[in-house]
Amino acid sequence: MQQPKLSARGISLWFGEKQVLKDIDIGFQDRQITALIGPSGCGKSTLLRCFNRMHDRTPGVRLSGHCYLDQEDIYAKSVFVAAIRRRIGMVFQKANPFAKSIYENINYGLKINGVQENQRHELIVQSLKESFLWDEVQHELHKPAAQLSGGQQQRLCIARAVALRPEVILMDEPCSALDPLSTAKIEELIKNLKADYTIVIVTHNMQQAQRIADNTVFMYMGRIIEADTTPNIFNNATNELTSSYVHGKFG
Ligand SMILES: Nc1ncnc2c1ncn2[C@@H]1O[C@H](COP(=O)(O)OP(=O)(O)OP(=O)(O)O)[C@@H](O)[C@H]1O
Repeated sequence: MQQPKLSARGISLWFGEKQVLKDIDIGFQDRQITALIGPSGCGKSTLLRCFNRMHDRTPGVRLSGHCYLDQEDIYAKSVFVAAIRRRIGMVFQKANPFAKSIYENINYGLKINGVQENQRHELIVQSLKESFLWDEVQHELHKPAAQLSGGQQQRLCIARAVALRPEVILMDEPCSALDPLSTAKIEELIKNLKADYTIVIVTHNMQQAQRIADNTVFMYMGRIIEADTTPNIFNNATNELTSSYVHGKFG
């Protein structure tokens, strides 16, 4: 098998005294979509956040083990957090556009990441197209992003991540606040993005995992119980807990 694009090796994490991740070993393949599933509180978001160092500033956090992007240790002393976040983008549960125009929402990230002014316009247009938003907003790019619908705001946040040309996109329940139609659009978009990016998505929606993910990882109480192709996890799980969870016997 190919070397994973992104991996965790022996990751354990504590919030104060409480251990939330327990010796996590997992690899995510390049240009594939992997869903992280498991009951509430099992550590999915915490794991996702390890990959772009979102816990760095949280008081009382202790982390052991390693995370790698290709062969590079994400937590090495020589690594700049901003550089890692440029290569590993993140989209959150609730769309969080800046209080700026649609255009500026994307322009701002490009600017602070040092992208030259003459390259920015092209990247903004392209990322809006890649995020299936261009057709809806091309004539109102200077409208406040807050005036977009929830689904459009989430696509804008994806455009903002994509504009920086990351290698990996982490998504933490990106559709949980959206209606079925907006969810369908985002799912279509995620499947499309797979051609260029490695995607890891936390979801509570079992149908969604089956619709979009190549691979699925089942977590329970801070551990990975099973990781396999999505059809195997849903139809042929080797672990009893996985099978019970995906068939809705507990949640
Ligand atoms: N900043 C924090 N400080 C202390 N405990 C935390 C913090 N963030 C998360 N936790 C705890 O870590 C555990 C794992 O939380 P996490 O959000 O990773 O779970 P999850 O599987 O993503 O849950 P959900 O599906 O409900 O979002 C929970 O018990 C949670 O209360």
